[in-house]
Amino acid sequence: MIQYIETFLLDVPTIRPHKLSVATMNTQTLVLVRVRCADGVTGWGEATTIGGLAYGEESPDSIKANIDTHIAPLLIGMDAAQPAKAMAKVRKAIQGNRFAKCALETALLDAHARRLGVPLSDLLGGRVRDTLPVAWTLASGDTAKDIAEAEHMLEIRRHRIFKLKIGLRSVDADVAHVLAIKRALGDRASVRVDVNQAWSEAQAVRGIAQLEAGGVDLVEQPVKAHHTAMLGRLARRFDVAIMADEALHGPVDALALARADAADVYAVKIAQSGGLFAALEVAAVARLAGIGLYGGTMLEGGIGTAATAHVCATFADLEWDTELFGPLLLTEEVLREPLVYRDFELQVPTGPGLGVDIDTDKLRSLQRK
Ligand SMILES: O=C(O)C[C@H]1C=CC(=O)O1
Ligand SMILES: [Mn+2]
Repeated sequence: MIQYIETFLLDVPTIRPHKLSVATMNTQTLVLVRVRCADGVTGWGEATTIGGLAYGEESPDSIKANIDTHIAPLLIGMDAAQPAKAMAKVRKAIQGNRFAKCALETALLDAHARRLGVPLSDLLGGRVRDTLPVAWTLASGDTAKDIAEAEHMLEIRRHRIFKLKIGLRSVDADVAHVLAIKRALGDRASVRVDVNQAWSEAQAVRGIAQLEAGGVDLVEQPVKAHHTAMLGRLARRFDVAIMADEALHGPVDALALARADAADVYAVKIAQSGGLFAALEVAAVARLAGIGLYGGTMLEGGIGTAATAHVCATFADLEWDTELFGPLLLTEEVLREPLVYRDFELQVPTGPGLGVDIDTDKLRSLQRK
């Protein structure tokens, strides 16, 4: 039986300012959920988002309040061994709130997989891979610093895929920044950009043409999330892969974007999708429509990152790899044993449930008072 549900906000400084077109992050607020069951089993989930309300319509504070006040009470007393039934009740009673739903579903699945003594990926059909290539985001805002950071990542064999955050400066300044980095790294790395919706169509046409000619491999969400037809025009106009990120809020969007032939690649994010099974549905639509897959992040800590890793481990084709580096952007580790990044890949945890444990002393020390 589901006995207690607790939520925690943890303010964790980042290792350096992380500059996106919508926000500069100096701190990340982790939103964690703990579900305790009457049989003594505990499960964890995460509902971390980016930039307060700058990136999405759920803030850390609203997620916490909505779980505490409206969603947790629906679940108390339900059978903890039936996560799908519990989540069906939540989905019937609660509109929206994808991040909160994802965190609760993750915690219920973590607990149930622990109860069964299997990795969470087994509850999703089982894994086809045990490691995932991981991109790093260069977002210091400074070209020389970004090149030095990329060289360091190549040297220590942690990342050889780099995503650059652009859209804050003029198109020409951004393109010059990206192409200087691409020239410095050459064929040793894949260089991709994320515009986070900042460009108009005219700016996108001008920017993408130059990025494509300069050897950039992928352009993520160049225009506003709701401009589906515009995204499709760009995807058809250019050879370089165009990825949908903010345009994708779950399976219904995945289907609409596929019908509109609007993107070459989908960033699959568990929280943006509204849960782990919803993320699998996004991936299923992509597979059926011939759209490539990429494992995305909301810069979660170890819980959300591990959960996404379990999902991505079930994908037979993961053509565009992942960006599951969230914990590495933070100055403090909240897991007892950190996730293992080795030879450019994340090792998908193999223990029961998510295969990671929260360090409760760390949790208390970082918890917002
Ligand atoms: O993809 C996003 O828009 C959000 C996030 C993912 C990596 C990163 O640096 O920011
Ligand atoms: Mn993005």
